[in-house]
Amino acid sequence: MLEVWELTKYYGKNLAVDRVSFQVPDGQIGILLGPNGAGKSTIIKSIAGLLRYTGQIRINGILSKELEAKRIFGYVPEIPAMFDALTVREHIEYMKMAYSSDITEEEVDALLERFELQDKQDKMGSELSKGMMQKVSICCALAVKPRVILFDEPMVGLDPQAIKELKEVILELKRQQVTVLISTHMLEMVEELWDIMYVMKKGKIIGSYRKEEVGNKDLDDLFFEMTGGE
Ligand SMILES: Nc1ncnc2c1ncn2[C@@H]1O[C@H](COP(=O)(O)OP(=O)(O)OP(=O)(O)O)[C@@H](O)[C@H]1O
Repeated sequence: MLEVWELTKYYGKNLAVDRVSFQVPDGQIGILLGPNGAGKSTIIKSIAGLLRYTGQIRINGILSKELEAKRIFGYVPEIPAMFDALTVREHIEYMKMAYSSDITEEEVDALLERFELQDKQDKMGSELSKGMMQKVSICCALAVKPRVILFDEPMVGLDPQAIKELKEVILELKRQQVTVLISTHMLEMVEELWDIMYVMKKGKIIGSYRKEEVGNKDLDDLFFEMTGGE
């Protein structure tokens, strides 16, 4: 379970996130949907512990700033950050050690295979394309076997095969009762994935939908109704 309560973030005098509260229940896929600049990344980075903010964030009931909470959550940033001098495989080994993850060598092989990185595993971080970095970053977050995982605009920069694989991975995580939060401005990327959707505009959540309530209604129509077409 991911719980965000009254999250507020200013950058200097600019109010980027304004008293935002929401929850993603265990084993559900939550979406933060909104246009550029709505505040999605700021929320994700706050949950990931990268920003100072006011409000409270809990991961499976534990305050997100606690080490115990950090141990059980994974984060895929919008812009991947690589170590220039580590190979692809070493990035994953590094995460395994840092989080004392019980991921096996066979599971690492399977992850690399899924994201077509098997033959790139000895390449250095500095030699990777942006899409490859994004895939390594996804593998690193999965390698910690998180109970809650955050994806910031995860499909941007990925090729169609990797997008398909990532969607499958996300549905598998859900089946394993992992809680997932995805930020995106592209409704079509998350259509088959979501359970609960929070629509953002100018630093606020302006509405939410639950999959079971929406039924067969067209998502685009609902979204444009709520945002006034922005
Ligand atoms: N490091 C920063 N310093 C100052 N202002 C920032 C910073 N990062 C974001 N902002 C501002 O905070 C607001 C929210 O930005 P944020 O990146 O959270 O939006 P977003 O919904 O993730 O957008 P996008 O879809 O473009 O990634 C914007 O007004 C942005 O200009």
